[in-house]
Amino acid sequence: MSHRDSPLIVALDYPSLDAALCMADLLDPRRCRVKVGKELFTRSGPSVIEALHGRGFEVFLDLKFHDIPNTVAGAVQAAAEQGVWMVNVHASGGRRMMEAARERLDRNRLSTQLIAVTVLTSMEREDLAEVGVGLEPLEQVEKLATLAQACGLSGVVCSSQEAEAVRRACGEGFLKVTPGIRPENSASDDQRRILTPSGALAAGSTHLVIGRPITQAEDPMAALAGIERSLVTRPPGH
Ligand SMILES: O=C(O)c1cc(=O)[nH]c(=O)n1[C@@H]1O[C@H](COP(=O)(O)O)[C@@H](O)[C@H]1O
Repeated sequence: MSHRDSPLIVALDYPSLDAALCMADLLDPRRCRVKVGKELFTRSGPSVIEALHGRGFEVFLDLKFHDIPNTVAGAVQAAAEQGVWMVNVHASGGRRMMEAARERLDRNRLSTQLIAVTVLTSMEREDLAEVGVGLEPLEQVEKLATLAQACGLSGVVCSSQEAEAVRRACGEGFLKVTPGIRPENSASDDQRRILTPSGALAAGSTHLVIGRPITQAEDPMAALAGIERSLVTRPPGH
C-alpha cells in the first residue's frame, strides 16, 4: 500500500522539529501521511515541511485559517506554495472567505487539497450553545459541509460520527477527514465525538487523523500496523 491509498494521517503534535522528526523517522511514508499542526509549525516554521517532504511524506498543514478573505487566501497560497498535500480553513469563516481561498489556489494553478473544519471533535451540543450555535453538532456539520462544497472545497474535517451524513449530503468524492479516532480500549483524552478506525471507515470517512494512539504508543509503527489490520478485518456488521 502506498500513502496514496492509505487513509491514515498521523498527527505530529510536538513542541520541536527534532521531536517531530524522531517520530517521523519511526514511520513509513509509504503507509501514512503526516499532519503538522499549530504548535509544531509555530515553533519550527516551514523547515519542518521541507524535512518531511525530504523523507518522502505527504503533509497535511493543519493551521485552520480563520480571518478576512484576503488574509486567508494569502495564507492558503503560502501553504500551497510549500508543496503541502492538504491545507484547511474554518468553515465558520463563511462563504466569502472560503471562495477567496479556492479562487486564489485556482488562479495560481495550485493543486493542494483545500478542506474546511466544521465542528471540532472536542465539542458537544453544550459547547456549541455557549458560542451561540443552537444546533446539534450533526446538523451544524451538515450545514457547514454543504456550504464548503458550494464554495468549491474538496472536503471537510468532521468527526466520524457525522461522516455518513456528510456522505449523504455531499457525495462519495467529497473528502471526510476525521480526527477523534480511538482504537478499542484507548483513552479518549480531550476528544468527545469519537469512533474506532474501522467504525470510522465504515461510516464513510475517507481519511483518519490519528495522533496520540500512535505517537504515544511504545512502538508507534506497531500501533499503526495494528490499526491497518483492524481496517482489513472489520468487525461484523461494518
Ligand atoms: O483539523 C484537525 O486535524 C482536527 C480537527 C478536529 O475537529 N479535531 C481534532 O482533533 N483535530 C486534530 O486532530 C489531531 C487529533 O489528535 P489525537 O487526539 O491525539 O488523535 C490533533 O492534531 C487535532 O489538532
